Amino acid sequence: MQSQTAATIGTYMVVSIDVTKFEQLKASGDLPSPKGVALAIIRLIQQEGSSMGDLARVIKTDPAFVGRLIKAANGLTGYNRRAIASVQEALMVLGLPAVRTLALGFSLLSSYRDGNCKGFDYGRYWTSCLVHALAMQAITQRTRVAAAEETFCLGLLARIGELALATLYPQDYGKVLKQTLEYRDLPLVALEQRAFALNHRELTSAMLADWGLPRIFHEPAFFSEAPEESGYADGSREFVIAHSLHLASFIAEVFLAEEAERPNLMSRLFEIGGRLAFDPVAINELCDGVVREWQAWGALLELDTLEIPPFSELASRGEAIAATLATEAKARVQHLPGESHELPVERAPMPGGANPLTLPVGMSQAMRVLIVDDDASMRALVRKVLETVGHQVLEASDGRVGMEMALEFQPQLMIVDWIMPEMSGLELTRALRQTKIGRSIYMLIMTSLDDDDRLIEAFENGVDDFMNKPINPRVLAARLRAGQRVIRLQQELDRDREEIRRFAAELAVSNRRLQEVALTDSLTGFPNRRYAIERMQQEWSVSSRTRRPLSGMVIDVDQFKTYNDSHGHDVGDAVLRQVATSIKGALRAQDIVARTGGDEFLVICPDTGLDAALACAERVRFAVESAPLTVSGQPLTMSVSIGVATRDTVMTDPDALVKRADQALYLAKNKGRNRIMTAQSLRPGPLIPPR
Ligand SMILES: Nc1nc2c(ncn2[C@@H]2O[C@H](COP(=O)(O)OP(=O)(O)OP(=O)(O)O)[C@@H](O)[C@H]2O)c(=O)[nH]1
Repeated sequence: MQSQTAATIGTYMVVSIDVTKFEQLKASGDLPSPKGVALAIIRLIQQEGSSMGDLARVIKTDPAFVGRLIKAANGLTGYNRRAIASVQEALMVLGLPAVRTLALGFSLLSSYRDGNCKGFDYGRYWTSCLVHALAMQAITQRTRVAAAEETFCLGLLARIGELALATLYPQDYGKVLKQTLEYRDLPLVALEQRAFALNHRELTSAMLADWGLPRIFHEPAFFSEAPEESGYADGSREFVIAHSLHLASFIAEVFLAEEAERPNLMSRLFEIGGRLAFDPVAINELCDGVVREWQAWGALLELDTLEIPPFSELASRGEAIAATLATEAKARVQHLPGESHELPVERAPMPGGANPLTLPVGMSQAMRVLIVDDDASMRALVRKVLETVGHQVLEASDGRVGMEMALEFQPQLMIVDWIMPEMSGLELTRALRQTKIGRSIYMLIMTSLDDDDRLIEAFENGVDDFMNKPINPRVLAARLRAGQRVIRLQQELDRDREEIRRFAAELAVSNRRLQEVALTDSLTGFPNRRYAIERMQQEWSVSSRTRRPLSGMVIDVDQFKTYNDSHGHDVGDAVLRQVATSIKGALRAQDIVARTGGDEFLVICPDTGLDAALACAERVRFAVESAPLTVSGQPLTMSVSIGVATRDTVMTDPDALVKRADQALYLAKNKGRNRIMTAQSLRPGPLIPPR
């Protein structure tokens, strides 16, 4: 990165880190960096000519990463697709850049779960990064500004500069964090800059660049805390990414806030979401989804998470608090003779920076109405009529202020004078109709023009109704009622739409559950025969593509009928569960096991030749034999016979492989049970046809 002025924060000038400074930090070897398997994965991806197979093999040496990778891939495929269960498939879905950054992120999480910086809450930091990652994924799944799998990684690492400072200067960074409590008006970056002549924003950006994240990610990451300082063109990719990072970071803040504080943060959340054209309903839905993902991922990564109520509930609570505060403020103002009613009532500050008027009014009769007129006496007249019927009123004295207030406070209805200096009522309407917020506002224009052509022009520009000046209060009240009816219908429509969306989401979840049930054996919790057939077909295709070996084993419990006959069906079931546990414990992470019949199991061993499969089968046989079941205080021993087969040149489909294993099982039973057999020889050379 070049040394250059990037932004001003408060009174502090922030510059992006210069190359030499960063190289020196890197050379110290103290910057957080990936280790072990993650490092091998990153190097392999950078290396020319390395294959997916090589990569999958390295990844499989780290079972924890395998699980996380598969979870990440499943998070992207949506409900309607078959679940991804293998490393190979996960690699295909995620793509190499995402896999590399995921390896990086998870490796840092494992290595820097704890540290020496007192005052830096490592657990909170990582769980917050996780929310950040999941929120980024959810946001970009909607904005489509970049691949969601890559922005997940970006979110996970978007605050890496803070961890870096805590790692580089554990003692002094602890002191800086303490100072943030004393100097509340100074941002953390400013305090960091004073202490270390560098700050977490520049460090984050430099580290992401150094790790090879594209410019489109590491540059906006610098502005994630203050996207408005970036100067990015509205709607550009950089703009959307910087604002998405900001939104994701605020979502993390809401998640980790005190329970009582969360409702107060909702209006700010909606405001930040609004900059990316998300309406409150969409934000609530997005956050609810992130909560679910956060809890699932938290369990996988062993990070603490919290229970958070539905976001629509938090919004309603925030709305109620806001309404109370507004009423109190209004009551206070009414006791101050001669004071204007405008500011304290409409802009009463709320805890957490929330503003009552940015909250959705919902289905109440009262509307939020914005009057835009340069004539103060006209505004006062209209305000009086509106307040008499209980509406909340906002005022703006010209079109530009009207535009800003409309976007900030989102009124349901606007009463706008047609002729105003600078920006006419019609121009204001036209500009508002270009925005998502402005599209749904009911626009009533006041005019003294009595010309049909002009009125037609007004309707064509997006006006909903008009009213002639001078204003007759009774006519105004009647027109308000008409507007209210339309607004209510619109709200009902939105609610129905939201209900349908929620219903579809629930349906997708229950479909997924049903699918899971259909593919799972309830006694052992193993996948069932149907799953095994599908999975064998998939692994067969992978093996055909990669030319890697594929083996299978059929396992059958010996004399199983006698357990049922001598001890009853319940003991028979317990025997099956015990055998299943022993099998699972003896298999390797990549092996796939299914219950395919009463006392029969199938194991698929991807990327495994006959000798390795036989060794694995022997481990299974031994494990079952060594783990008896205790029935009425007596040990009940069990054994299994196992037929093993590997894919060879003669086999044309996966059925042939299973048949071969079945033949071997038959031999094992005939030879006296409790043994492993193969019907193939251990000959060397390729077991599948050459290309
Ligand atoms: N308890 C219990 N029994 C089952 C279940 N499913 C199938 N069975 C019984 O499992 C027995 C399977 O026996 P077989 O495979 O025919 O023979 P075996 O007794 O295992 O003898 P070998 O396979 O020749 O060693 C049958 O008696 C089935 O009724 C189940 O879910 N629970």
